[in-house]
Amino acid sequence: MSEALSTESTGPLKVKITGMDCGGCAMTIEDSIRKLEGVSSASVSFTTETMEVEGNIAMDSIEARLKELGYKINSDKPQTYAELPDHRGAAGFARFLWEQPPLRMAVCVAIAVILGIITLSGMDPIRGVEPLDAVFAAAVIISGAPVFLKGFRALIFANRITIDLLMAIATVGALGIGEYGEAVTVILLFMLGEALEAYSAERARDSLRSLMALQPQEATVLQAHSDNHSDHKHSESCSDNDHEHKPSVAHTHNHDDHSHTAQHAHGHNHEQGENCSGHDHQSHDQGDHDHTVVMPVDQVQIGDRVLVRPGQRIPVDGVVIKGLSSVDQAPVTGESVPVVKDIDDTVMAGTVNGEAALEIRSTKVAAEGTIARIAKLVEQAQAQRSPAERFIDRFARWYTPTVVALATLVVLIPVYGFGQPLMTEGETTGWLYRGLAMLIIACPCALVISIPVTVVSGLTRLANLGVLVKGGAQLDRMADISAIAFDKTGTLTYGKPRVTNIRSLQCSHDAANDDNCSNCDNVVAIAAAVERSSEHPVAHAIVEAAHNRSGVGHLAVAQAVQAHPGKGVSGELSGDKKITVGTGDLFNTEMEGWADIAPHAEAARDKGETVMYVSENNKVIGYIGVHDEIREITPEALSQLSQMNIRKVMLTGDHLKAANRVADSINDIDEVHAQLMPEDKLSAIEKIHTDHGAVAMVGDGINDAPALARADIGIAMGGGGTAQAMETADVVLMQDDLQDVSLALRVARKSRTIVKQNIVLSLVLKVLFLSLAIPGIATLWMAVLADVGGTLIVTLNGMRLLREK
Ligand SMILES: Nc1ncnc2c1ncn2[C@@H]1O[C@H](COP(=O)(O)OP(=O)(O)OP(=O)(O)O)[C@@H](O)[C@H]1O
Ligand SMILES: [Zn+2]
Repeated sequence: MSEALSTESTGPLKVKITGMDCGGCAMTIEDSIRKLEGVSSASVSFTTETMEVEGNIAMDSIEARLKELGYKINSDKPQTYAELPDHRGAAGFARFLWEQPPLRMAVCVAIAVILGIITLSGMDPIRGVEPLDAVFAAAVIISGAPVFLKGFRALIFANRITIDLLMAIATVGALGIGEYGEAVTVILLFMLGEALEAYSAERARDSLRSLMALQPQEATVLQAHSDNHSDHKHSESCSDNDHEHKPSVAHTHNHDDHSHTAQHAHGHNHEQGENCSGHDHQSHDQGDHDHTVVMPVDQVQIGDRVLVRPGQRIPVDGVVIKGLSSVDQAPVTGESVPVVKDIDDTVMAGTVNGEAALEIRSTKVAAEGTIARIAKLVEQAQAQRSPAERFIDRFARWYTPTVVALATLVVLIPVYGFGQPLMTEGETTGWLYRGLAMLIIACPCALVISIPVTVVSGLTRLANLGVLVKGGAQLDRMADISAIAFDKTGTLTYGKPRVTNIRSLQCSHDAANDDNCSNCDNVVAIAAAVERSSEHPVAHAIVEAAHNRSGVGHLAVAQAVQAHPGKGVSGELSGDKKITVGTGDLFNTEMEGWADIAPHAEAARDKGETVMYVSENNKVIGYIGVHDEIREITPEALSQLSQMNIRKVMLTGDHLKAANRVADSINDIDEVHAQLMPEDKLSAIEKIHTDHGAVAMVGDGINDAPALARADIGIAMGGGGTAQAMETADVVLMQDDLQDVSLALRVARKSRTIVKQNIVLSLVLKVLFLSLAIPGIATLWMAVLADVGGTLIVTLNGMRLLREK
């Protein structure tokens, strides 16, 4: 098929599947969907219950195949995330069992069986049938029916011998050879094991749901009456001027001669059945008249003004335009201390407003807001399989048929080759029985679940703590990290430099920071004129300093501004003055004024300032020194990494002196690379990689994006969750807390250890029971207990990560 013909194929189809209860189901679906015509790849995630299908295929055929296999497409809107079933603890597990019809049935059957044992044991056979055996057989049929059905469906429609089928054969076989009690035990324990697996996946999904539940469903939007309201005589009576408008209610609010409908972009209507009078115009700023309209959050547009009352959850990402209040960001970023939000500060949807009302201007529609992005990232992360996981999946695909073949041989060879008994005779266990036991041992459940349950628990826990990891592969790679490169500005430091020193060449005073020097005022004013067009943090500092100098009046705006990345900026002022601001690299030491200013600049640098020279028409006229404070947490965070034997490297575009100064006061930096251009940072990363092995890079995404991408693990300081940093990095630190770097590494290492433990444990159990089954020592119920027990231990072991601190 030529590429050109497949015009219908678009991006991968995403499907939500319900009805899976173990990792094996995911594999069956995957294999079977892959066999459909036109499908080029299919990947099913058991934990997220999602499937991605690529190729030229209609949704209908996928749905039909899923139905044949006994699964359903879940078309519920994600909105249902809002209702939160609590699945924590033993009670949560019980509730979970009760929610699924097959499991509920199994629970009932189990109770019936226990009652049966109590009441019927020792009863005489009725017409040759032990009453208890009859109960057992019925129990197997009733509770096992869904399992048997699933097994046969997979055999027919996916040509796969699944665990369900093996269990069906083993239990029916056990019934056949008269082992009724064992048959019941096997099927009920097996279902318990499956329930455990499904439960652990459900727990992982809960974390996603609780994230989505942070997203408020409604927002209170403020809408101004566009025409001059002062003209209106409000004759109606109204308790306050917040009219709560419900979108669905008919428009009953009529002002004298004009209809308001036209002004309401969202087609809502005033719900003013009551009488409104005396709109309290005094309480409005400049007499503007706002209506509050409660609307579904997905109808809030960018630029809308949203009112957030005290204690309310902020509905959309935005910028504060009115009010001052502290906001609790813990639900979204894990940051425990509330943050004060003032005008122009950004706020995130899902965070909780504190003591005062805030008016915000929406900057993102809900579907693209922080929460939606985080949820998407977490879901994608959970759905992704790590290489180790893929390996285990492949292993399981091979392991099960092999053991089944072995089981067949174990029955056939001794019986037909050596005249051994098929059925149990006295002390000798029949070979059929041994074969059936092996079928149960062929179940790879514990093995298949051992990695995902661990990885997903790790990812989930980290996400709760404000560390977003893009997937299992990244989590795994993080365990290998032996060196970490830190960007200086904005990572080790706050990235909010302040001007601490201004000096003009013609300056007579010798103390820096003299506010009353007109020559110095002039230097900073000229510099600010060019820096106004720059986005660099240093530029902001210079512009702010200019505004703060009493002698600087209105700032000019330079023309033809040109950025020199990693060096500075230049531009033209009033047509004939060429202005340059930046590091020494932009200047030539022969330049007029250089020799005079250089010693002063050097002295400033020795104090740890970052020095930028200012020149006008090829004449150095002064310099500006800025200082960027080291984050309070930096030393502690780095010493944690030292304890983990991690090499710490600083990368910066700043001057070596300033860099060393910072490194000295942090103490734990092993290596400093300064005066780097963005592309130098990339080669520095490569060098660290060759010298010291796997390297992570921590940066803010500003002028270090290539390095972040090149590092084995790119860790972005997410801050308010900037889209760009979130996309390029492997890990996003939602709360800019450097201690989260060591947290992430710790969880990664621990998860690696647990994965190893789990794999070893499940393999050892299998080998052990295989070697006990062949000589006829292991019974059916022991075999299934080993499998379920293994699944339980492996699951609990993995879920330990959910409590990691
Ligand atoms: N717009 C600018 N105006 C003045 N100087 C600038 C400007 N941009 C960069 N510089 C100078 O170039 C140096 C290097 O800049 P760069 O952006 O590469 O790194 P940095 O700000 O020091 O941060 P990092 O530590 O992240 O590398 C800065 O320290 C500053 O002195
Ligand atoms: Zn001065």
